[in-house]
Amino acid sequence: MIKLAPSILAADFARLGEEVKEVDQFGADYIHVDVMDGHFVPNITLGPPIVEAIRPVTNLPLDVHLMIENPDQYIPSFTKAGADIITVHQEVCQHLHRTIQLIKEHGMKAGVVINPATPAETLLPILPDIDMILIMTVNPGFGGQSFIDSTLGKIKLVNKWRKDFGFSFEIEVDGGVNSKTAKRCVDAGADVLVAGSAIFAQEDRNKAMQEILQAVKGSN
Ligand SMILES: O=C(CO)[C@@H](O)[C@H](O)COP(=O)(O)O
Ligand SMILES: [Fe+2]
Repeated sequence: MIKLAPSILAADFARLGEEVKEVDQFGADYIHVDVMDGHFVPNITLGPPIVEAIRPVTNLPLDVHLMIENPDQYIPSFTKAGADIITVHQEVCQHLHRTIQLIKEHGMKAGVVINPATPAETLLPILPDIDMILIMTVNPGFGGQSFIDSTLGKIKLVNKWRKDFGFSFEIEVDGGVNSKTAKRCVDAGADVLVAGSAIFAQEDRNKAMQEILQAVKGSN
């Protein structure tokens, strides 16, 4: 089953609770939360207080994508706020295995994210320890960017490793995912689709979500 993870970065922050409730009701599987620090990426977004604010609004897993330096420092705050899944960027973790263990010790699922220019091979040593791989299909930092085609090869590669080595981590894709690009991601092996503007920038969120799910129906 393909999962859909609406990214609240594109939501109307003035009515965030309503936005989350709506996508939950329309069949979202995760709520994707983009945390940016203005250092690792050239943008600043939100932090643990927002996670805490949306926690009572939905029972869906909160999928927190940390685009920050020193993620270890903030793991306790995010678990306390109610996060369920934490993904950290390979590019900022000097001790990736330690960071993954820290996330798990705090009772959350742990995933690793790679930027479009980061080779998938950097993930090989950590594959047995992770619950999710997030392949960025745009450069992180902003919503509404265009899908980068060359990332499809990495989705195929990690999907091949998952099959060959018998791992069960999820493969999530993030950036420029819409009803057209979603099918290409799923055909390559993705099973969790993050979508921000393709859902929240549309008048009818339900229609937008069903269009993405319809486009991937029968794939994979
Ligand atoms: O992590 C990020 C951006 O860095 C994403 O989660 C965006 O929020 C996706 O937005 P769209 O490309 O779907 O508009
Ligand atoms: Fe994200």
